[in-house]
Amino acid sequence: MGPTAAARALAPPVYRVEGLTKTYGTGANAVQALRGVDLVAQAGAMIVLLGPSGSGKSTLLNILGGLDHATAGHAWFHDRDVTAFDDDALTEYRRRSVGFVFQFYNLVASLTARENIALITEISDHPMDPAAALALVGLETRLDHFPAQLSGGEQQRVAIARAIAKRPEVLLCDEPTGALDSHTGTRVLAALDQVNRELGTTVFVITHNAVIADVADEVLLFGDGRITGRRHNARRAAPLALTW
Ligand SMILES: Nc1ncnc2c1ncn2[C@@H]1O[C@H](COP(=O)(O)OP(=O)(O)OP(=O)(O)O)[C@@H](O)[C@H]1O
Repeated sequence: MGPTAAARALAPPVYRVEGLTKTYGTGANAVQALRGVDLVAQAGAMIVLLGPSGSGKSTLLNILGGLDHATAGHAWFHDRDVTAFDDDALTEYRRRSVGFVFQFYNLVASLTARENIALITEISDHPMDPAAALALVGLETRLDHFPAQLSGGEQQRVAIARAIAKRPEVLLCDEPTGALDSHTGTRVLAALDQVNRELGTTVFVITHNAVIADVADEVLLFGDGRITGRRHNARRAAPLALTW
């Protein structure tokens, strides 16, 4: 089981972000994607980012995940400033510490669910068994199915299993439900909820699916490159109960 809410509150933060700014382009073409973001993410928290298109949500996740560089400000992962990492440190950090889930699943069509995950676990230090990772997202009966034999929601759950099988400390999910209807999207969010509760992985998720707000520990509202509101769920809702 993951840490309780009380244990999480005492845990040191996994991220501390101060004055994070991102400007794309220069001069008349400059776009201010982030205008000074501050946040603290407790280890083991489920954090949801909500806000209109273009408000900076993806930019923040990309910088936290070491996929993009900040223009100014800091993002500490424990005591190390990700914004100061060189390319080698970024590669190492992404490989060891961060799992990514995107809108599109990017599974290898010629490999089964289990084999897609084994691709990652073969190059990890302390991986989960691919079958255990798939069981965690409710796909224990789909181990030997190919992506084309799985629904969109099932494929996304394979992508989640792949992302967590290397046991990353954080899981960054950019619109994982974007291509799915709301019922299927809710199942995908239930898989993320399960991962967060069982493994204690710190999860950030961008989604427009309404059920997420109750499942999260914290909801961050974005507007025009800033966090414009925060809601903390002191008593997080019970796990999303589902038959997969
Ligand atoms: N590589 C880039 N070059 C130039 N501008 C960019 C780039 N990436 C993002 N932007 C701009 O930065 C702003 C923030 O974009 P971002 O993708 O972070 O928003 P978002 O809140 O995730 O939006 P969405 O919900 O549509 O994905 C937008 O105005 C976007 O057009």
